[in-house]
Order: sequence, then C-alpha cells, then structure tokens
Amino acid sequence: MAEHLGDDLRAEPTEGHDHVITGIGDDSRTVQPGDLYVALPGRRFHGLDFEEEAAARGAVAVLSDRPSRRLPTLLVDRPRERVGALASWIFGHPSQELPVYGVTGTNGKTSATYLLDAALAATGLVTGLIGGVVVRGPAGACPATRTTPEAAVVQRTLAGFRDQGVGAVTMEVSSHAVSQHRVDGVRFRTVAFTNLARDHLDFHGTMERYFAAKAALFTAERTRAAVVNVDDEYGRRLRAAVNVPVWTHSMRDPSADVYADAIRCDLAGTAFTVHTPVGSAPVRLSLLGPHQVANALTALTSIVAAGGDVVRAAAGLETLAGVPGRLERVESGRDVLALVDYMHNTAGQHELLPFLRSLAPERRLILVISATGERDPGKRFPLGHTAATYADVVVVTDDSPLSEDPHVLREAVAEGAFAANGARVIVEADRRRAFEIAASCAGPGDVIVAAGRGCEPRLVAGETVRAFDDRDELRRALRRHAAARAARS
Ligand SMILES: CC(=O)N[C@H]1[C@@H](OP(=O)(O)OP(=O)(O)OC[C@H]2O[C@@H](n3ccc(=O)[nH]c3=O)[C@H](O)[C@@H]2O)O[C@H](CO)[C@@H](O)[C@@H]1O[C@H](C)C(=O)N[C@@H](C)C(=O)N[C@H](CCC(=O)O)C(=O)O
Ligand SMILES: Nc1ncnc2c1ncn2[C@@H]1O[C@H](COP(=O)(O)OP(=O)(O)OP(=O)(O)O)[C@@H](O)[C@H]1O
Repeated sequence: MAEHLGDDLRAEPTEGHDHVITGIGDDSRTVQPGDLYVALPGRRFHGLDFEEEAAARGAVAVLSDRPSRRLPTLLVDRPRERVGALASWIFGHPSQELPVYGVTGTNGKTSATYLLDAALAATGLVTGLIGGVVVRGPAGACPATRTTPEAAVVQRTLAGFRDQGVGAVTMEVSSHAVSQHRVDGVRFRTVAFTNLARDHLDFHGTMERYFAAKAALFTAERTRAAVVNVDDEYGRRLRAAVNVPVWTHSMRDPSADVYADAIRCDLAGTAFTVHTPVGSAPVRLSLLGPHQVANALTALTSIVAAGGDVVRAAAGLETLAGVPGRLERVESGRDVLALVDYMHNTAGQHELLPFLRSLAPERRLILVISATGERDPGKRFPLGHTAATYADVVVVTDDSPLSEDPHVLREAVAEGAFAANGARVIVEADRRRAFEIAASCAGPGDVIVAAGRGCEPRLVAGETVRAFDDRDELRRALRRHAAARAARS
C-alpha cells in the first residue's frame, strides 16, 4: 500500500528493505532508533548540522531540503510543512481515532485545557492533556517545554495516548504552532477560540497576521466544530468568518449558544449558572477570578458541541483544585493574600486587576512585575503603565532576559509604571530582593501578586540558567520578613 503525502511526495512502506521507518523525530537529541530524522532549517542551525548525532541514535533516513551526507534523504522544498501529515501517517492517524479538543487564543489556553480535561474526566473518559505546563496521560506526566510541541512530537504523543486507551485529548494550540505547521495532521473534534489581544507581535508582526494564524485553525479540514467566545471582538469576527459549525459562548449575551449568569467571584472561588441548548447547571470553581468563567465556558461549550453531558461536565469542573501558577495562592502564615499569576500582557491585567482590587478594597494591592526578553518590545511600557494604574505599589524587576539586556527591559516597564502617576514604583533588578521589598511593604490584609511567570521553574539570562520558582520565593520572602518582624518586636 502506498500513500500520497502531498503533490510531490509518495511514500512506500519499507518493510523487508534495508531501512524500516518506525517513527519520526525532528530533534537529533531525542531521535529514536528507526526514526525518520526531519532536518529542519532554523534560525540558528540547520538540522543537518546534527545528522551524525541523529544517525548515531538510530535514525534510518532523513527528510530535509538538502541531501544528507550520512543517510538516505527524502528531499522536499519546505520540510516543516510535511512533518504533520507524514507523522500522522507513520503513527496511524491517531487523531482520527481519538477525539482531540483544541484550545487557542492569547489568554486562557492553559486554564481552559485544565478545566476541559477535568470535565472530560468527569464524563467517564480516560484523558490526555498536551499543554504549556504539562503533558500528561495515563502513563504519567512530564513538564512541557513549549505550549504546543513540534509536529512529530504531537503525533507521537497522540499515538501513545491512543495506545494507552485514552478516550479524549485536550490540547493547547499556540499561534506559533499553527504558523509552524505543528498541528498539521491533527484532526480536531472541536477547536475553541478564547480571545485575542496584543501579544507575540515579535513573531507575527501585526495583529491581523496574528489573528489570521489563529483563524487558520478553523477550517473543515482541521476541525468538526468551532467554539467561540463572542465577548471578544476577534471572537465575533471569527464567528462571522468560519465555515464550520460554530458554538458561541458569552457572559454578557443571552442569545449565545452557551451563556453564564448569576456570576459570583470572591476569595472562596467562582460560581455561576451555565445555560446551554441541552440544559442548565450550577457551576462552582475553586479557581479565582471572573476570567475563569470565560475559560470554564470554553470547556463546557466544547463538551456540549461534541454532544457531551453538561451536568456531568459542570460537576467535573468543581474537581479541579487549581491551575499551577494561575492566581495560585501562596500560603506563608502571614495575614496577607499572596498570589502568583502568569499575567504578562495588558489584556490579562485589565481582566484580573479590578478583581484583585475588589478582594481588598480597603487595603493595598502590591504587584511585582517584569518583562521577558525576546518578546514584543511594544508590550513593556503598557505592562508597567497598566500595573501602576490599578495597584498601590509596583515593584519592577527582572524576568528571563534571554539574550537581551535586562536593564533595557526593566527600564521600559518602569518607564510605563512611572508614567501612570498612580502607584508608588520601586525598581529592583534582583527578583529575590524584589519579593523581599514587596513582603516588607505588605501590611495585614494587603494583596501581593507576583505577576508574569506563573509556575515557570527557571530564569534564563544569556547562557546562565538558574532555578527560580515564584511560588517558593514569594513564600520564603514573606516568611523571612515575618520572622525578622517577630525578632524585632
Ligand atoms: C521562533 C520559534 O518558534 N523557534 C523554534 C524553532 O527555532 P529555530 O528555527 O531557531 O531552530 P534552531 O534552534 O535553529 O534549530 C534548527 C533545527 O535543528 C534542530 N536541532 C537543534 C539543536 C540540536 O542539538 N539538535 C537538533 O536537532 C532543531 O530541533 C530544529 O529542528 O525551532 C526550534 C526547534 O523546533 C524551536 O525550539 C524554536 O522554539 C523556540 C524555543 C521558541 O522560543 N519558541 C516560542 C516562540 C514558541 O514556539 N512559543 C509558542 C507559544 C507562545 C505562547 O503562547 O506564549 C509555543 O508553542 O511554545
Ligand atoms: N480568559 C482570560 N481572559 C483574560 N486573561 C486571562 C484569561 N485567562 C487567563 N488570563 C490571564 O492570562 C494568564 C495566562 O493564563 P493561561 O495560562 O490560562 O493562558 P495561556 O493562553 O495558556 O497563556 P500563555 O499563552 O501565555 O501560556 C493568566 O495567568 C491570567 O493572568
């Protein structure tokens, strides 16, 4: 049997020949025996730079835009565009057997996929999750290195899930992934769109191109249905543009297919009633903040769109204790509310900061903020400005500058914060010291939020990588400060 993989590539099974291809991989460091090694042209390297390593690990052939000197080569013009379909074929088209629920959008992907995973599990399914924090299934979990893995890894992971008896997969899909063909070859049951706001312009250039990258997911070839948040401006544009069945959800518009009302958000959690064409249900989330209502609607609408049971799904959402690093509470024994969040764009700030203010109307909101290097420079000033518009104290510090000068990043954020003429602004390069300063500013009942990194486990500056988890560091800073205060009194 032969299979057409595109206009100019035709593959024949190789059993009985010298080279038997049993898998596919695009990274020489993780190639497995029997793999077709996809040698991609990159910004820094060409995959063929590592062909010796790939061969030594057992790669039997290469797919590339240049001939390998070491292994038989399938030559194609744009290899990245071939990997998804090819990997899907090699692994027996796992997404055709397995319902895959995709979630895309600027903010809310991780939260919505955790919620969707919990809801699907509550309907009795064994689940798999591919996301920016973790990749996990029945065989275990491993920390994610990216929001969406490369195409070969996506297909290998889906095949593993299928073979382990998974009944539904939830997957975060970044715009980078769409542009880089990482999800080509995935057939989705539904794809959900959460929202679109300024981010990633370093990669996409303009908002229109960013939107187009997301919108490219919503075609009949890729998904059976679209799930769209119509409270978002780009969501409404998407609804008007797509040619697949669309399920809308809203917190404001009762004419949406799925609608939430009776919304209550406080420190105990988030409660609302969901109304769908197949019934209504009360929902109680442990997660904090009104944005989690939108994320829960993304999860519930995806399930309803696929014919699932909304009452069981809603009950499933209640089983989720939290999402790592997303308004995650840090217990320190001190009488302050300390939270860590992944807020790293102004859209997220506008959603969360009014809620955080409302938690302590008489007390102070203290924010620690920073900007990551190698990301859209236009985000930095507004990040500082918005933070200082809402908060009482803003501590501007360093994140992972990667290859950039941390001083430049810090100055841009601080400039925005000072320009707001609102909060008291303190600039401290050392992140650990910034947490100490925040802890020392806090009085009883105040709210401290370490924003921007969530549960990221390390800081990266040039070639230097050091372990740094905001949750541990904030807890330590609060405890140290409490101990020092006790010793003084
Ligand atoms: C801009 C971007 O997406 N770049 C990705 C791209 O890098 P690149 O073109 O520079 O590749 P390269 O490092 O020159 O390497 C070329 C080839 O050699 C291979 N190689 C390289 C080294 C080696 O030892 N062995 C080896 O085989 C690589 O696997 C690659 O195929 O291909 C690399 C390998 O596949 C990716 O690791 C890299 O992602 C980098 C790390 C990255 O930061 N990506 C971010 C922007 C990203 O994708 N983010 C989105 C989500 C963002 C969000 O929503 O917040 C994501 O999905 O994570
Ligand atoms: N529905 C939402 N609307 C606006 N902001 C949100 C929403 N959901 C989450 N956020 C904010 O975005 C941050 C990241 O959330 P989450 O990780 O769920 O989204 P994501 O799309 O996976 O993010 P990223 O692409 O940056 O990894 C949260 O910490 C919160 O500050």
